[in-house]
Amino acid sequence: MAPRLDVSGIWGPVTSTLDWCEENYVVTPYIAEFWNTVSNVIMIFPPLVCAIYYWRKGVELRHVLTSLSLLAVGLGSWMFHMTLWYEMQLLDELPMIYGTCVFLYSLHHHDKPRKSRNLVYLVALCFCSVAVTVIYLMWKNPVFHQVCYALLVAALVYEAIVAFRNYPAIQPLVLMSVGFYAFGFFLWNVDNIFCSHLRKFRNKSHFDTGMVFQLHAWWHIFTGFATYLHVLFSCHARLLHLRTHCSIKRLGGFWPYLEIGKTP
Ligand SMILES: CCCCCCCC/C=C\CCCCCCCC(=O)N[C@@H](CO)[C@H](O)/C=C/CCCCCCCCCCCCC
Ligand SMILES: [Ca+2]
Ligand SMILES: [Zn+2]
Repeated sequence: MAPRLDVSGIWGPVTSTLDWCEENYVVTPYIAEFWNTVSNVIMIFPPLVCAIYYWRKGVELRHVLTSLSLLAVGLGSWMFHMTLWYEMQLLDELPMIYGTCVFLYSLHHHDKPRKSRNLVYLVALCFCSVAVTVIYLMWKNPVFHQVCYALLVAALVYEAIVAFRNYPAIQPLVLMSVGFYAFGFFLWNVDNIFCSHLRKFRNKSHFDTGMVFQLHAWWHIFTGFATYLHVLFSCHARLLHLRTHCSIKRLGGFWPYLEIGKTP
């Protein structure tokens, strides 16, 4: 089989500061990184359905916003991998920072009285979001974004541990979420470090390996699912605190969701 190298497509030259290991425009001229693009569905449909469900059930706005934050990352990431434009890269990476701030605020508040606000925490998170945005717009170094994001995720894992100590019922989802996230991060590193080997292997293969060895796409799947679980357990902890009847159910015995009773 002829080596499948990057080719050009309808979105023109790559202007992003990152170009992932997946070969560009080899599946279709309309999508730069095909598998990295379509794998974003996990960050689009489940949070969309979840946001509508939370809204209809009348849960606090911040939980609807956690769902919508994941949806925003999914849409931005779709646009970025489809075009490999710098502007779309920002649409992918900046919502990761904002979304994690929304998650932090929401989880930090799981045991606070209804309608209470922590203005200091809110201002600190807004300041953090604005500071990262301004610095990243001036200093276009992706490692800066990655370090800031990793620090926010570490803070979120800490908040999750505090929450499951208060409400042990959410422990299984917290552990699953952290486990899936860590495995996704492992694949993200393998994809970056061993890219040339993965490309050689995919090109030498006698059959079309499809998405199987597109590890950035698998990073989307694992972290997208881990973040969806986060959206569930964050709301679950809050509803347990508010003594609203709710429990984790599995659609078709597989897909987890939070079944919410009547809000008191
Ligand atoms: C309890 C754990 C739950 C964690 C939830 C984290 C909240 C995340 C907020 C938004 C969802 C993001 C989902 C991932 C989207 C990925 C999109 C993407 O691929 N973006 C790239 C561009 O395509 C971007 O450049 C990628 C940056 C990746 C940076 C990785 C940095 C390190 C992350 C550190 C993870 C620590 C692992 C610790 C284990 C829990
Ligand atoms: Ca690529
Ligand atoms: Zn990506």
